[in-house]
Formats: sequence, structure tokens, C-alpha cells
Amino acid sequence: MSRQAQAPTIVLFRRDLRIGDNAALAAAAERGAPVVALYILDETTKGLRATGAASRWWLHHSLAALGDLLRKAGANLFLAHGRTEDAVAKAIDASGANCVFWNRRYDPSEAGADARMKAALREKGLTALSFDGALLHEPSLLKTGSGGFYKVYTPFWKAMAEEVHVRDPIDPPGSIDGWRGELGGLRLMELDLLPSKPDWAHGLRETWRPGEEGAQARLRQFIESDLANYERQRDYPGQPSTSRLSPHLAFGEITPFQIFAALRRSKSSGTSKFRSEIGWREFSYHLLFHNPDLAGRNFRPEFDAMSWRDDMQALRTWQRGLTGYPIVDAGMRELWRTGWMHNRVRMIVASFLIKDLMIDWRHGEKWFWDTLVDADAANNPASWQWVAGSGADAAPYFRIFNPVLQAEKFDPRGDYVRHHIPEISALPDRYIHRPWEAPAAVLKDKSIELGKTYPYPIVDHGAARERALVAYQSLKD
Ligand SMILES: Cc1cc2nc3c(=O)[nH]c(=O)nc-3n(C[C@H](O)[C@H](O)[C@H](O)COP(=O)(O)OP(=O)(O)OC[C@H]3O[C@@H](n4cnc5c(N)ncnc54)[C@H](O)[C@@H]3O)c2cc1C
Repeated sequence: MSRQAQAPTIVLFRRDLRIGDNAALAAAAERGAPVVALYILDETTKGLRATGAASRWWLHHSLAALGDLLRKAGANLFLAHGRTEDAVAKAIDASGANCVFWNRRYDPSEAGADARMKAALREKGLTALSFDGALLHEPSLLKTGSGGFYKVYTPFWKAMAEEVHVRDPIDPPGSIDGWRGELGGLRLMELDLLPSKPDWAHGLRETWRPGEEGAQARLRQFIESDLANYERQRDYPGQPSTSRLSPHLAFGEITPFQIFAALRRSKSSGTSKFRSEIGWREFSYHLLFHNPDLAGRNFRPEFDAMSWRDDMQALRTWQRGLTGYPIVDAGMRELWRTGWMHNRVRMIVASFLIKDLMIDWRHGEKWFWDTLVDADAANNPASWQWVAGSGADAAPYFRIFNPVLQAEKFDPRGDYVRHHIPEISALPDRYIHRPWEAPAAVLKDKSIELGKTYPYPIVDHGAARERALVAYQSLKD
């Protein structure tokens, strides 16, 4: 029997848009039958969170890149839109496939949908298999001594080191015997993922190269140029020293197994700190797996009693980067322009929204979800809850970042702020993070009119801090 006459294997692609270290694809290629590579944009299955706008932009380009790689290897990438189970059933009917393979997802709503699909397919006598790849550990397997899940990062990471064997990445299949039929699917443009009216994505296009090859290039460049200084420089947003692998990881264009293997091969110092940051991603997924509504519900229920301010005007001012605190505004504008923000600045802007403006962390989480290219179902809510103090292993409630002192420490010459806020870039270093203290003559000389060309601070940090401490203390009491 020729290979094309064998019943094909459907391989579902989701947030694993790569051909390297792709266990499901490798298993399908090894099986020998033709492969139907299928991506389904599922905006219908109940409980799945809709992809944010910046992530949709990324997804479009990542699918284009995956399609190219698959084509070179011998297979088409088929595209569909609708409920996953319906689209899979249609693909089975059209292709005569008798196997469906995929890599596991760990968001409980997605994992639940996959489990239901697996049971339904098996009931029909088909082979349905799921594989690992997104995480170094299976959240269901790593348990504390008392059989629960970890709520504190340090023991979690220690247990990972002791119990989890980090396997080598799987090579991409040399060639794939792609199924030659027609599914009647969609073309990429028909998924309608790109912004058009208006097209706000020019900053994203300038900044990123979505896709597996872009991810591998980024990893190589990071290891060669920045890894050695990572621990020392990772907190300074003006110096590009972090890996910027987050969107590639969020879309599964690269796996933690591939990153760990590359770190093992490198002779660089600084690998331990970098590994532990990847560990925070593992920890976030561990928390999400065990707490399905991480984006909607306080991990610590006592936070349900917090009286947040319902100030939508202030929320919009924060979103637009017009709070009058330059480091906050620079971060929010970096996010809007590039779909990404430096980690230190994410912590500062989040603390500002939650503690200086007393706005519910869920509003910030939603904005990030929509505007980040690395918007991640685990990292985003876990990090917001960490800053709010409502999360597992959270920042202590009395830690309220002073946006001026943070800026002076981590952006000492104001490079980052100047880059993102041109209207105050001419200010001398001593006023760049506190323009309201600049003498009138200096402001005039630099053509800055506070309240007109750049705003006055939306709140006084000292007073806002006191207000937050009272609110947080009342929760404790
Ligand atoms: C309020 C807030 C929201 C966040 N939202 C997201 C999000 O939606 N998606 C996201 O991937 N990260 C999020 N983070 C975590 C972190 O800011 C980003 O992962 C990091 O800035 C990405 O840049 P990088 O790839 O250069 O990081 P690197 O420093 O190079 O780290 C490498 C990788 O480790 C992981 N990582 C690093 N720091 C963290 C962390 N604190 N928590 C979890 N994983 C981490 C990421 O996968 C990252 O790509 C958020 C942090 C905060 C404070």
C-alpha cells in the first residue's frame, strides 16, 4: 500500500507553532501515514479566552511562518475557523484520518476541551494522543509532600530541580509526507487576524520577527551577546539585556527544552538566573493548572473585600501613558507601540495602577491581555496577582513602588524615558523622572508646558501610598 493510501494522521497546531521539538508532529511523521497539519481558530468553544488584538497580529505572522516551514518539509498547513471538535470532525470526514495527535495545553478550560475531544474521538474508535512540549514539568505530577500543589516559588523550583528530568529536544522531521487532498479550509487572510482600520501594527512590525526561525535567531543572539550580563543588567529597561523570547514562548515557537539545551551547550555564565526566570513561567502554569480562574478571581479570597476605586477616567489615562509619571508613561507607550514592556517596568506600571490609583488588578490584566504580544494565560494573571498581593507567593502588601525612585534606580540617565516620551526628552537628567520639580526657566527653555505638552502627575504618590496602606491594612485587620 502506498503511503498516500494509508489513513492519515491529523496533527493539531495550537500554541505550538513550530516543527522542531514538536512531539505530536514527530510522532505523526514517524507513523508513516500522510500528515494533515491543521490550525483551527476556535472562538466558539465555551470557556476559551478570546485572543487579544496584539496576539492576533502575532498569530497571523506566526501561522504564515509555520506554513512556510511545513511546506518546505512537504506538508500544507490547513486553516479552519470554528469549534475545534467540529473542525476536526470535518477534517476526519474529508481526509479519512484515523489518528489525531496534539501537544497538551495547561489552561484548565483548554485542557478540559481537549480531554472531552480525546474521549469523543476514542469512543468513535479513532486514535487520539497528546504529547508534552510546552512545559518542563507536568503540573498534575509535581506535588508537595502533603500531596497538594506548590504555592511558593522557591520550594517549587527546588522540587523541579530534584524531580524533573529535562529531556533533550526532539529534532524536526527531516521531511513530512503531507496529505495531498483538499479540506475546503480557509486562507490565512480569511482568519481576519490583522488590524486594518486603523492599522496600528507598524511598531510591532518594526520590532518583531514572529515564527520559529525568528525565535531561534533571538535565542542565539541572546546567548552570544547578553546572557553573560543577564543577572546584572536584566532590571535596566534602557539597556536591551533580556531575551525577549516571551512572545515566542507564548506561541510555542520555541520550547523550554530547546532553551535549556542551548544553555547547556553555551559556555556562558549567567545561565542559572535565566533558568530560574523560565522557572517562574513554569510556576505560573502550575498555579493556573490548579486555579482555573486565575485571571478572574483573587487567589487569596480575603482580597474580595478590597474596595477598589471605580475610576475609568484614571484607567484610560494610565492606558494612554498620560499619568504624568514618566517611567509609568514610558512603559505604557512602549507597550502600545511594540506590544511588549520590560519586566521591571511592568512591575512599576502594575503597582501604580493597583496601589497609587487603587484600581482593581483585573482591569490591568485585561489591558495587558489585549495589548501584549506575549499575553500569556498563566504569566499574565499570576504576575498581576503577584503585584496586587492577592496571589500565591505575592509581593508583601506594604511594598508600594515609588515610581520616581524606581526610575532613578533602574533608568539612571533617563535613556528609557527619553526614548518613549519625546516631549520631555530635552530635560536634564535630574528632572527627567520628576518634571514637575523642574524650575520654570528650565521648562520654558525646553519648550515644555506642564499640563499642556506633558501632564502634571495624576496623583501625589505620597498621599496615594498612604491611602493604599490604609486599604491594605483594613484587609489584614
Ligand atoms: C504585571 C505583569 C504582567 C506580565 N504579563 C506577562 C505575560 O502576559 N506573558 C509573559 O510571558 N510574561 C509576563 N510577565 C512576566 C515578565 O514580565 C515577562 O515574561 C518578561 O518581561 C518577558 O521578557 P523576556 O522574554 O525578555 O524575559 P527574560 O528575562 O529574558 O526571561 C525569559 C523568559 O522567562 C519567563 N519569565 C521571565 N520573567 C518572568 C516572570 N516574572 N514571570 C513569569 N515568567 C517569566 C518568560 O517566559 C520569559 O520570556 C508579566 C509581568 C508582570 C509584572
